[in-house]
Order: sequence, then C-alpha cells, then structure tokens
Amino acid sequence: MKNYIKNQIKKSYETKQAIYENEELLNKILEVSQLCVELYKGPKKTILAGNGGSAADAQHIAAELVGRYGFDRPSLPSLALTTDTSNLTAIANDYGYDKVFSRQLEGMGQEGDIFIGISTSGNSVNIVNAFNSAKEKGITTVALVGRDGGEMARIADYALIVPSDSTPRIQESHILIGHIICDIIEKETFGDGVS
Ligand SMILES: O=C(CO)[C@@H](O)[C@H](O)[C@H](O)[C@H](O)COP(=O)(O)O
Ligand SMILES: [Zn+2]
Repeated sequence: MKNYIKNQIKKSYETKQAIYENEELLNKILEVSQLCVELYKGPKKTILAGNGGSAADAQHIAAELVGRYGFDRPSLPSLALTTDTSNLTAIANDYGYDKVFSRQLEGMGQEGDIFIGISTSGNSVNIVNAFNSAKEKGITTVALVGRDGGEMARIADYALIVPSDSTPRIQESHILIGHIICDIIEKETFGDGVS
C-alpha cells in the first residue's frame, strides 16, 4: 500500500517534470501570463470556469487574484462562473447544463476580458459553448486542458495542454500552472517583476 502511495506521488512529479522539460508549453504559460499582465493594466477581468475538480480550480485561481496570492496589494478583478447557484440552477433548468457558462459569459463578459476554461478532457460541452460565446464578444480564450487537448484546444486562442492522460495528475498540474500565472501577474503588476 505504501508503494501504491509512492507510485501516485511519482506519477504526479513525473507529469510536472514533463511540463518542466516542455519548452513549447513553458513559452505558452509565459505568453498567457503576459497577456493577463497586459489585461490588468486596464479595466478588464479574467473569467474562469470548469466542472467538478476544475470548478474548484477555477474558484481557487479567481480567489488568488481578487484576494491575494503572495503579498498584500490592490484587488484584481476575476470571476469564476461556478459559484452562483441561482445562476447555475436557473440556466441549467431553463436552457440546459450545456449553457451554464456561455449564458453567464454573455451577460457578464466584456470585450477585452480573458476567459480561461479548465477541463482535463478538453471536451466539456458547456466550456466549448462558452468559448464560442467568448469569441463572439471579443473575449480572448485560454484552454487549460490535458490529454490531446480535445475540442477546447482546437478552438481556443491559447491552449495549455498538460501532457498526461490521467484526470487527477492533469488537475494537479493545472493548479500548479494556475499558481504560476497568478504569481507572475502579481509580481509584474505590483512587485519588482519576474526575472
Ligand atoms: O475531480 C474530478 C476527478 O479528479 C472530477 O470531479 C472531474 O472534475 C469531473 O468528473 C469533471 O466532470 C470532468 O470534466 P472534464 O475535466 O473532462 O472537463
Ligand atoms: Zn479531482
């Protein structure tokens, strides 16, 4: 059993090692971070969404920005579309679960915002629909995904694909990438920058 636990940990750090060695993915993480830094120079916001564990990741990342990540500084506007149960239940009930994020994005997204959709498969239909709504509104789309990236990676402006086929291992890397992006945003916007 202890070996089983050690094997899970090994798989987790091997996935992170694969990211560490993937220059293309590292460049994309940097590109998305810089995009967010530019966004926060104006009155724009990041918007996030995901299902299940990825819903928790969306909320976690939004809270790092609105609250604080590493040090005290002014709040950065960020919205997780997974938190308002009245919106979620009404939209799911009246239009279907596939519309829970796209409908909110249509109401609350503004041109120039960035929408980050989080999914391990890259094929969650409610996020794919939200990407399509985002495009119509002039909102930049970022797919934080795994496996082969799925439909989301195909239609997003930027695709960060964790090189793994395991849902939990992908999720563990998603939050690592989310933390790195928040770290860069905070340091570049309010600190001494990132060298
Ligand atoms: O956290 C986990 C599994 O680790 C689950 O809650 C998982 O997020 C859910 O099954 C999601 O519905 C999966 O959706 P997705 O990652 O394919 O978009
Ligand atoms: Zn999970």
